[in-house]
Amino acid sequence: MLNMGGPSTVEETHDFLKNLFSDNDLIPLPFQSILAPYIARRRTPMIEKQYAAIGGGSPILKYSEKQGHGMAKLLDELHPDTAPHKSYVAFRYARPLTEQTAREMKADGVTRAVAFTQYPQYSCSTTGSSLNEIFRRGKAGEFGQDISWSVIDRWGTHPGFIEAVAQNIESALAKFPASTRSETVVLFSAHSLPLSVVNRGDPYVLEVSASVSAVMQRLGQSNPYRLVWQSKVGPSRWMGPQTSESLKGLARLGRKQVVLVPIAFTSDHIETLYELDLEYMKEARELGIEIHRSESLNESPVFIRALADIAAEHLRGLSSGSGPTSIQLGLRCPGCVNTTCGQQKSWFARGGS
Ligand SMILES: C=CC1=C(C)c2cc3[nH]c(cc4nc(cc5[nH]c(cc1n2)c(C)c5CCC(=O)O)C(CCC(=O)O)=C4C)c(C)c3C=C
Ligand code: FES
Ligand SMILES: [Fe+2]
Repeated sequence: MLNMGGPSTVEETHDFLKNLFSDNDLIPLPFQSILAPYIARRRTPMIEKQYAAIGGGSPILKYSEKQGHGMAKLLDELHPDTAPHKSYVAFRYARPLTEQTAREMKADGVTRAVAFTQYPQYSCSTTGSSLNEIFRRGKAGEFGQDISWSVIDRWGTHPGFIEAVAQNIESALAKFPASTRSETVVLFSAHSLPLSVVNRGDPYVLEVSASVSAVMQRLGQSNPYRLVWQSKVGPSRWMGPQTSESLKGLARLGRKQVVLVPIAFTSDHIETLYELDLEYMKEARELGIEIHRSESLNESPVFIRALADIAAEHLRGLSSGSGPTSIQLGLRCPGCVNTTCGQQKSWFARGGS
């Protein structure tokens, strides 16, 4: 179960940020080994406050473990040929880091592994970075010598995922009076990307858009909707419109009812619990908007079943002759100059050898 992770306690915030700013696949910085600790140290107090405000840490590890255990149990029934299944969490920037998970998998004598991204939509800055990390450590033998790999790299339009999101939107819409419910704007909000990444040909914007279209189709086009982008960091230009500006714009246009939907992350994190709930929703209410957020997928049984279905479909595909990765994973971004991406894709296409 690959994801970025988050600090489980406020004290872990600094190390999380240091790991994040040190990731050349996410943020290529000049003199990264010097700049990353510097930026992390400067940013720590502000981000620590945000984690303190949401209950003293990120819940992502707790949810990832629950999702993983639930999925593995269902998978034993859905795909008994490869049972028993066991889930491991590998985070990119927080405990348990990929290196720790590698040690555990090696000690357990794992010989067959599926790298299952927990980002529904593919970006080279998220899933791509996690796969590059597994590739580097896998090539060095950290997972053991006899392990073979396959990859689930994206599932942003899987019907089970779409159903789980749609059900949570329906619950949020139900909080509005029936007489005006259909006028409520469904505002999908995803973490933004720097325009330099979008313009390199990163598939994320396309894939998040596809998720939004699929959810609205499942809802029978019941409401007007937009996709907007949140959480830009630093001075460069990022994909817009920004979520906070969009709420102000909707208020200006006289839209009084909004459901906010986190679409690119499956569990709660500071971006939902702090930025959306404590900042934007408060601002929106001050502008006279009635606003509710659809819940993150967290422990949704519909979602956990979807994860198991996605994994079972992947394993069935392999037994009927599909390769270890999707065809789409093989294509590098037209503007990619990161040689690790190419090596990683070839390595996984050979089953991790
Ligand atoms: C699918 C979602 C995400 C994409 C795409 C993404 C790209 C991206 N992020 C940064 C920089 C930062 N992100 C930070 C935190 C953070 N990012 C995501 C998700 C995506 N990022 C989440 C869910 C979180 C928060 C984790 C939590 O527990 O809440 C941060 C750290 C926080 C801060 O300092 O403000 C940075 C920095 C870049 C540069 C980028 C694309 C290139
Ligand atoms: S940046 Fe997308 S494949 Fe390298
Ligand atoms: Fe981010």
